[in-house]
Amino acid sequence: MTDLTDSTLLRERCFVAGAWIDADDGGRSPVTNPATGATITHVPRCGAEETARAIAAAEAAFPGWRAETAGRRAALLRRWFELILENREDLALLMTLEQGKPLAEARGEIDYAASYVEWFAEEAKRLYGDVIPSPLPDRRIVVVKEPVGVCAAITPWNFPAAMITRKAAPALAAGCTMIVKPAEQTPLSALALAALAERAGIPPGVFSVVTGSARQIGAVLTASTAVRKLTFTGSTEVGRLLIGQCAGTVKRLSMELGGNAPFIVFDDADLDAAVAGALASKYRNAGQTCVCSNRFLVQDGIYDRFAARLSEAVAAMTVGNGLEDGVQQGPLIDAAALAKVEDLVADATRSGATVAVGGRRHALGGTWFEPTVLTGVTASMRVAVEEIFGPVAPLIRFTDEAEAVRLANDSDYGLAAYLFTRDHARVWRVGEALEYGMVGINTGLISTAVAPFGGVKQSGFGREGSRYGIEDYVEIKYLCMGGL
Ligand SMILES: NC(=O)C1=CN([C@@H]2O[C@H](COP(=O)(O)OP(=O)(O)OC[C@H]3O[C@@H](n4cnc5c(N)ncnc54)[C@H](OP(=O)(O)O)[C@@H]3O)[C@@H](O)[C@H]2O)C=CC1
Ligand SMILES: O=C(O)CCCC(=O)O
Repeated sequence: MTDLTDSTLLRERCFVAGAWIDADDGGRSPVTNPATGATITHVPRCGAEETARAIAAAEAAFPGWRAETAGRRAALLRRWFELILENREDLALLMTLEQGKPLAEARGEIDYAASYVEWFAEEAKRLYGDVIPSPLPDRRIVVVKEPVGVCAAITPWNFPAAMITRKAAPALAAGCTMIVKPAEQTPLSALALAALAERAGIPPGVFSVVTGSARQIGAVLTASTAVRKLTFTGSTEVGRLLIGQCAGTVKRLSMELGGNAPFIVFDDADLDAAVAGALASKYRNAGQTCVCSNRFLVQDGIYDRFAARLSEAVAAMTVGNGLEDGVQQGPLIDAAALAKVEDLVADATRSGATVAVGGRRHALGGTWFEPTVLTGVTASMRVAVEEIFGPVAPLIRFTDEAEAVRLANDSDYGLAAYLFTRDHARVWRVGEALEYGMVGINTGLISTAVAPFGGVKQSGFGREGSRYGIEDYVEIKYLCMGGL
């Protein structure tokens, strides 16, 4: 880890109540580099007691933080944003080491993570209320927005920095305090962000990071009456469990869960743009993104040309350790992820799909899987139904627009969808018919801090980013002013 310019960004303790702590019982968990299998370091394996203290600190810090002016909160967030960018290289290096994504993508994620902090530092100053025309002459009806209170965030390993800032920045901007439990695989990015939040002057208890047992920490966060909101990004399975656990205390919830994004290519699409969009959407982060295209619906007339061009581009991708120059795809996060991807490809080929390119574990060994294109896939194969979370593009053939829309909507998920066509009327028809929270039209990249990110159906609820994102962290209070 000597490669870090600022070695103090490698934190091996949790950040609770403004202090860097070990687990009460001294327990520690290893953090592993998925590219080498080597242990990078260890972090505390905290449980119920440490989590309870983080909640108490967040509760104690809340009155002071909400009482700060929006301008003051904005200034502190702005400083956090600047520090994230000033330490971009170190943060990206830590991310590649613990997560495996190529360094260029890790740098991109740090910029993306910082952009949420910048955006919500600005939005902090625009949390307007409302005055509603009164039906009675002696009354005034006023609406104010107040912070929800203490918030908890449980975040995944695929975007170890951005999934934290897009929750923490709107929460802090609105005047809430927050406790984050990062994924077991990627605590170092979270702890480095906490170190920079401390450096920015964000007061003790306002932002804490607790690493350790998901089950124990989650149980305390969800059962606590002091925690007023839980925001989660991760699998639908765990999301469902957490929704159930929060029922007892009737918490506010934001759930950003799994996806099964259709990528629809119509006969009249610009083939170059569709292939470029497919590469960007499918192979980003080795396919480990909830908005990655999961199934390609390709119309008869363009199917063979699209398959050939995509396969050619995919065959040319450079796979390797994300720290090496020019690498476009790193390893999968762990052995379980590799086994799942391998199983889905095997199931598809057994059911009649053909491997156009890739299809196997990579010769590098470890948890690398070859960038893959499958042709002859049908909508009922598991690879088209389940979230792949790997670098596999299954190509399904369709005949007309109605069939494309039917296939696209035939899913329990509803996060992102993509469509490629030159027909403007079809853009509107299909864009409106898709039961998804986000639709990319002639583009494979939709993520930006200024747009609302989120899904429908079993992909969850709530929106992150944009001017809507801060609304998830405020309560609306109605003041009825009588006696005038
Ligand atoms: N929507 C998305 O962005 C993501 C989707 N996924 C999907 O989920 C699949 C499995 O990935 P996985 O990492 O297991 O995702 P999980 O949903 O299990 O993990 C996401 C977060 O939830 C935490 N968590 C897990 N179980 C509990 C629990 N009982 N109580 C509280 N917190 C809990 C994890 O902690 P810990 O790491 O300590 O277990 C992690 O911080 C992927 O293959 C993919 O299909 C995964 C990640 C992100
Ligand atoms: O997989 C996720 O949940 C992270 C989405 C990354 C993005 O914002 O594009």
